Amino acid sequence: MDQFNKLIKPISLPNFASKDVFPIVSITAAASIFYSTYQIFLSQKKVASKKIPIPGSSYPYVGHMLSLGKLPGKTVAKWHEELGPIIKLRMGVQNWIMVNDPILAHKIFVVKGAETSHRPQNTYAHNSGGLGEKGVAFAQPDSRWKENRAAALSVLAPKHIEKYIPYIHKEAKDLVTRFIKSTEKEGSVDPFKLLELNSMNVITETSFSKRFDSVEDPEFIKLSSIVETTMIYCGAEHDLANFLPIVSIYDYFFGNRAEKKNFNLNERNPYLRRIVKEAAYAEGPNVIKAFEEGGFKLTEDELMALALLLNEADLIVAGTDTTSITLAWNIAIMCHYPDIQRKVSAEIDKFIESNGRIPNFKEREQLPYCISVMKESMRYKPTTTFGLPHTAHEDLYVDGYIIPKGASIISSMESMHMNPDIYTEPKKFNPERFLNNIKTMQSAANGKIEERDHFNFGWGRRICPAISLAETEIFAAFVQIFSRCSVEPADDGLPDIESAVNSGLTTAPVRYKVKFIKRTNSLT
Ligand code: HEM
Repeated sequence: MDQFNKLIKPISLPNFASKDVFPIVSITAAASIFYSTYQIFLSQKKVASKKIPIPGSSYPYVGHMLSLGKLPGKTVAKWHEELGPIIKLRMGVQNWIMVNDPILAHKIFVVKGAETSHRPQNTYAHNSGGLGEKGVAFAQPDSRWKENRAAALSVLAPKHIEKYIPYIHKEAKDLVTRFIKSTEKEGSVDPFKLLELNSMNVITETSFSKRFDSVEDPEFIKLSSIVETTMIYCGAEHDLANFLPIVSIYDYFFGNRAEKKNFNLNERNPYLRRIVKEAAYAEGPNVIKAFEEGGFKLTEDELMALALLLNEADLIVAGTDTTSITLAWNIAIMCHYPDIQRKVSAEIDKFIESNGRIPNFKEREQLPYCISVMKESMRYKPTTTFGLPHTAHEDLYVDGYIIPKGASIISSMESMHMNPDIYTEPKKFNPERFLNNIKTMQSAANGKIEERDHFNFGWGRRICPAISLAETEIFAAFVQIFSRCSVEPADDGLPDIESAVNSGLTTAPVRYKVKFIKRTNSLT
């Protein structure tokens, strides 16, 4: 009260004594406190004023499961065009909330990150020794997940990735030598398996100091099959019991659970345990050693789960992987644009002329056009169909919509990257759109929403922890290809970039062949 009196004392009001002023000021202060509290209350009011539209084609029990078609990304993009930035699908007993507006997605996944960083239950990852709760990608965000994610973020941080740049560049060099040799021998080449070998080697080299010489190497075939099977088991087809509970009875009686358990216990886990142990004693830096050196005390199972997740680049569905699918799209698109290829090669040549060697990732800013092409290629053909789903931990009120507790919240990647409010003339492949945003994808993804380049790496607390590794790998392969080759159509025509193959989590190009023709004017 004394303080209050001190405050009003200097106010000179000729007609009132300060004791008379006191009640007036008190009432005014109370009114303004009440008003501002009411305004705050109004702005946070838990009222759903807008209904999330539901597309029409839903059936009893299964809901929209049968309506998504062969390319769910395209079907959902069409529904967004008709119904707006947020739509609700019924997938058996689950609700899926699909979002194609990055600003709204940012509000949901980043601003409300504490409530939206859970993952839906996954039958395989969370049962039969699936290790889901022990790693990062499928675990719920509890204290153990925080430690594991911190460990993954630490060993995959840009400063750690720098250590691996020489390996990554060597793998890229070998990749392009294989492309050229296969083209010379066979006339053209299907790049998918060789891209998978490249990504696998980058991961196994950086994680376990281990690499494979060729796609025929029996150990490469074994690991490739382990990650392929794991990802197939994690995919929606093997997760039907979570959508349609009756399927769990079928799984039980037809031995599907036993088959998965057997695979984990007898095939996958012993192999992973062995390479994790070998990595601890291998020469040179690797991620397993970095965990120990960084003071992260992980159990053998946790190391194994992380090792498996760190292999996510290879894991994502059916033997292909996020990084190699990204490169497969890039090569297919570039084959359609010889003029863009020439500009890219000229920019790399200019660097080689003044430095006497090929650029590495740290020098990327000297190649603004190349960086823009890599970003535009990921925008034009996103790697995953729907990223990885998050779930709402409680009822969520955003922009007048209510997202019910337990719903899966999903970014509609294709639709988001073709959103005309964000990208002008989105259907045009136009690298120039990124010339004024060439910062690393890692910093764009973790920066302000207005400055994001694309949304392929997901959101908030669950954002991909390996962006730096992925973009270093993409960069290395890209500069190797276009410093040494031109990519030309095979005799049966250009790669089909209008269609796509839904590989569960990823959207891959239809298998194609191209020619990697050695440039006669190459400076390398
Ligand atoms: C172009 C390449 C890649 C793309 C497009 C990609 C994309 C994604 C996306 C969309 C997510 C989910 C983010 C979210 O939930 O919002 C994710 C998570 C994750 N990614 Fe990647 N990824 C790539 C490469 C990699 C690589 C090379 C690794 C490992 C070495 C990796 C490891 C992980 C892990 C461990 C998670 C789970 C994070 C968590 O749940 O907290 N990714 N990635």
